[in-house]
Amino acid sequence: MTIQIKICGIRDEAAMDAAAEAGATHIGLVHYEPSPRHVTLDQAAKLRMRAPSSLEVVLLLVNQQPKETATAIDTVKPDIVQFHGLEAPQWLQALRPHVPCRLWKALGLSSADTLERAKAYEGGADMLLFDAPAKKLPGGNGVTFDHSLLAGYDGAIPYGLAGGLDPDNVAQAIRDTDAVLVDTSSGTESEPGVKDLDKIRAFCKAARAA
Ligand SMILES: O=C(O)c1ccccc1N[C@@H]1O[C@H](COP(=O)(O)O)[C@@H](O)[C@H]1O
Repeated sequence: MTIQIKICGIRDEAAMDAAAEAGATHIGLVHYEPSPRHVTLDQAAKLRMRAPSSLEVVLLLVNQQPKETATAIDTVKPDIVQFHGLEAPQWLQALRPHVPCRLWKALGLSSADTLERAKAYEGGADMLLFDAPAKKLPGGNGVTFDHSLLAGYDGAIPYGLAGGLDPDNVAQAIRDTDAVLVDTSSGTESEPGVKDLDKIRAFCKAARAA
């Protein structure tokens, strides 16, 4: 299986193009004001329009109300929305028939309980994204978690892996898990919110070679 690669926290075209050229399959646009990677809906829409056709565009939202979610999707027209807050399974199930994009749900993983809770997203989420538990931000903290917990996942929804992945640890993470996608934000930056194009290239190279 070819691993899918998401570079999250993209804020400009240079980083987006570097990701595409390096073989990333997805870019993430974070619409969440407390994040150093926040982009407005207009900025996100412009990047979306200019995205190379090889990239799927993921819009990241955190605990948005239904009206704001609908406005965000209408404005940006992402391929996928990644919900990275406390969004309930019922919320995704109710939304899914009404939106022209796929839905992902991120879950902070610290115990086997979360793996059971994840199953409730069947019918709502097209993919789960297992991340380290929330800290200051709900995600994007550059923190890894115990990947061996994922051996206990027997749900039907495919999962991606996030949390502290970088060019040095991504290959091992791919080998250790059944993730279909790896996702990085902090691990491809020179400082919070500033992408490092060489790290993007190194991350994609390491993930593709794993
Ligand atoms: O990147 C952010 O700023 C962010 C803010 C709020 C929620 C999620 C966020 N990012 C996502 O978090 C994970 C892990 O990021 P990191 O590699 O550990 O920095 C990833 O899915 C990002 O898409």
